[in-house]
Amino acid sequence: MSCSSVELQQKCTALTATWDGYCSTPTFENFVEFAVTLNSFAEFLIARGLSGLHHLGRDLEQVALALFGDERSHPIKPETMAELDQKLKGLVERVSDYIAANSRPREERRISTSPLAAPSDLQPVRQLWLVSQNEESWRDLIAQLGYFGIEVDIFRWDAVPAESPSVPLLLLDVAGLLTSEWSARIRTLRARFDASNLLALTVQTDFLSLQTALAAGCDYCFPRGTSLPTIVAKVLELNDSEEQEEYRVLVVEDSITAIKLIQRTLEENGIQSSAVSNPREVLDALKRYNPDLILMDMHMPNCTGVEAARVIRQHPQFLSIPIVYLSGETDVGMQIDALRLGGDHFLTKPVNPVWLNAIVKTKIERYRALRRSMFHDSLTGLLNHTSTKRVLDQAVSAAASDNGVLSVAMIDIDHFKKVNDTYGHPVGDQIIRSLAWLLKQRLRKTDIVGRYGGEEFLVGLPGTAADHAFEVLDRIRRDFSQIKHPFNETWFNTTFSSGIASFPAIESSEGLVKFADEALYQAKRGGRNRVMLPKRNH
Ligand SMILES: Nc1nc2c(ncn2[C@@H]2O[C@H](COP(=O)(O)OP(=O)(O)OP(=O)(O)O)[C@@H](O)[C@H]2O)c(=O)[nH]1
Repeated sequence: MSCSSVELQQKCTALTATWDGYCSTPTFENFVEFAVTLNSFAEFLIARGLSGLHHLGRDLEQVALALFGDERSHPIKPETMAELDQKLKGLVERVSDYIAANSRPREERRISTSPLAAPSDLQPVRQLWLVSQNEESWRDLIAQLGYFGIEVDIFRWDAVPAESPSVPLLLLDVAGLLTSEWSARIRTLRARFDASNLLALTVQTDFLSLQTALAAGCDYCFPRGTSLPTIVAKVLELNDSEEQEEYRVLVVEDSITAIKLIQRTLEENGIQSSAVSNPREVLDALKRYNPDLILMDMHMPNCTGVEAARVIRQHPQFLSIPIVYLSGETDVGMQIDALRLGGDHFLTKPVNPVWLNAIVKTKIERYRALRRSMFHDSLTGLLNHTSTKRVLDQAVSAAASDNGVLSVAMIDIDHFKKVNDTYGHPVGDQIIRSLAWLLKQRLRKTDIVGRYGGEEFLVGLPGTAADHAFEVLDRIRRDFSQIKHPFNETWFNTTFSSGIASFPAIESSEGLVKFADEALYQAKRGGRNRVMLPKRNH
């Protein structure tokens, strides 16, 4: 993940400005302003992957939230103010150090590269550091990551470079070190690597060791004995830096002042919003704006929030969209009724902005997860069969309207029944996952990658002619055949076969799938572990 220094500096300046505002006029309103900006800053840090800075920001946020109170709690005591000021200065200083360290050219910040890594020439290589006293014991992990296009630089604990280039991920093997030793070293690295995920390896499995590693600043721990595929899976997951679409909220509220206040809070937290003041316009607004959540005033002229929610729930496409009510109402019986009639949460006005942000975000995350599970395959996270077909249809239409090209590849793992029979179904699942990761790692964000059936995948490559598609798929095939899948104390390899068909030689998405499937069976008949590009398809 990347973060522009300008954006980071702006956010940090905004934070200090709201704190200065509170220090000069210590009212409750000014404290709310500061807390909202701080909350938004902490979320910005985590969204940009600035894990180390986020640890500091979150600490400060916890202190500030505990002091929230109400009008009577402000001004806070001078000594508490001094303590908060100190923490804020510490954070600002770290942000400045980070900006200074990252304003140098990227090349200058790179240190060294391990000869063990196997970089891919198909996409930009990603990098991580492994810090260990025993490089040899990680040979297999390094090789596996290499097949997925991830380069590993290895250092002994006493030889970690003094310079801090932007490494997104550090794997820290604590084996052979005393707890006091590794926890101190991790703490030092945490202070240096603000934008990196720190993952501890070979931590003892007891509560205290895990707690110590997390408290020292690790984002994740792999207890001793964690299997290689589990570590690879986590690293790949953290590397998958898919940009999230901004959250979208529809505000249904008759008071223009309330709308302005709510929209301002949402905007400060990076949430887009649109508002309607007449509840009778809500259905049109839902279709036009397609929000992730509705914030619904309870009392509006001509229609209550509950009535509007009931109308919305009559439409199947809006059955699961979260509805959060806003009301001055504190009557618990009434709130429960409102929830029963199609609402998800109740916020009492005046709404605490930090609370509003937290509720909105958690509800949207759940809603998005639900929608993801409808369109994606649960084993691999790839598009499921139905979504793959839909997205391929759209890609073929786009290619037709642009006079473009597009290639489709069907991929099927070879002798998969035998793999399941020999090593067991869970190992078979792991192989399906490895191929899914490899495809995701090696292909562009604009390519289509779907799980089409059990051990069958569909890949769509917009703007790619058949010959180029063949080169891409054949490279992936060779690399997949090199991956060592662990089983007990040994390893085994698997292969896949693939067939390609291309647009415009074949004009419909059904035709492309059919011809790619035929080519796939030619590849199987021809001996497997090959990609077929029949002449008549391009
Ligand atoms: N582990 C696992 N196995 C699956 C999954 N889906 C399908 N399979 C298995 O995949 C195997 C597919 O076998 P076949 O279609 O006979 O083909 P094959 O053994 O791969 O042989 P060729 O395709 O001819 O190389 C079957 O045994 C299925 O049970 C899954 O999600 N997980």
